[in-house]
Amino acid sequence: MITIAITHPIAPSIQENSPSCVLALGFFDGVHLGHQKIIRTAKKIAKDKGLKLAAMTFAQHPSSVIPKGPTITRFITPLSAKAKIFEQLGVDILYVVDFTKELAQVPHQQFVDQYLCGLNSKHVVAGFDYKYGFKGKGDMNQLPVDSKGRFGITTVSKFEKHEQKVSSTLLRTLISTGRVEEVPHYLGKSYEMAGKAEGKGKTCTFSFDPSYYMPVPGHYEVTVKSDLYQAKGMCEIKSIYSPGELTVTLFEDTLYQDFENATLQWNNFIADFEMDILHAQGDLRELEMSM
Ligand SMILES: Cc1cc2nc3c(=O)[nH]c(=O)nc-3n(C[C@H](O)[C@H](O)[C@H](O)COP(=O)(O)O)c2cc1C
Ligand SMILES: Nc1ncnc2c1ncn2[C@@H]1O[C@H](COP(=O)(O)OP(=O)(O)OP(=O)(O)O)[C@@H](O)[C@H]1O
Repeated sequence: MITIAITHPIAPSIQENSPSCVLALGFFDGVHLGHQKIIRTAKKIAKDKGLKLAAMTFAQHPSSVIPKGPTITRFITPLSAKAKIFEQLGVDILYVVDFTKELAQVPHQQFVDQYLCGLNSKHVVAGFDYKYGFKGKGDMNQLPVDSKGRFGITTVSKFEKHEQKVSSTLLRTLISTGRVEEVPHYLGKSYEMAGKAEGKGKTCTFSFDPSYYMPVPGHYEVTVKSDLYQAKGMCEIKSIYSPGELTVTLFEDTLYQDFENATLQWNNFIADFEMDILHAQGDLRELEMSM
């Protein structure tokens, strides 16, 4: 997969060198099951038409420029993690557009002309609620008008689970309320952070991109993973922590070396770690007494 960074106004050299493609549109934070439906739909169309599969995302979340609702500066999948998942899903070209104030003011027709047609899209795939153009005036009803027949359009219907739209917002809510064990229902896997695992024995220091979305402070059962290693442990998120660094206390295993490419997987919130430990120790004491 090649990644092409674009800042408005888009350079003619990028447009001239863009291969014909099927283009999937969105921000795609998390690349959750709804996002995967977009990418898989676009991939099948690209295969049927013999075209490249491209995805367009933004380097910054639109909320950082558009003054409405909360500003999103932490991510379920920071760009490098998002790109890795796109590559695994078979995306050939990833367009990463700077979402600047200038871009936000581009009218919907101009965005279609310069970015969708400009990047040689022969077919565009987006979900039912995708919006584009100044004031979000462009939507999936407007796109056929703005396309002027220059490319095909597929609108993907809402993917729901438990009667609610699978969304990055829903996932952020689950993570920020400690309900990490529910994440796999909507993400398709546990919430994970890519980073580095260092340490010896039972204590592991995990360092990661501080733009990852942090779970609510508390104790969590986590798994430290690398190609050749996997161990469960407890990770406490304090209310004040050094960004991009967490300590994991391994349960049974020990860390015998550093792992440059490791993953911290969030399994579940330990409601009351102290009580759980006392219970566990209490059980052990009872067991010893009975022996
Ligand atoms: C080129 C471009 C310009 C945009 N300008 C705006 C804008 O001015 N105001 C706005 O609310 N959304 C704008 N959007 C849409 C945002 O990307 C985003 O989809 C919208 O804010 C709705 O966010 P939501 O999906 O979280 O509801 C623009 C999108 C693009 C691609
Ligand atoms: N559950 C879903 N079903 C179908 N399409 C979806 C779903 N969620 C997102 N999409 C589509 O995926 C693309 C990426 O959208 P976006 O990045 O805004 O995801 P989102 O989950 O809606 O994010 P947020 O919750 O932050 O608004 C868009 O085309 C959007 O319409």
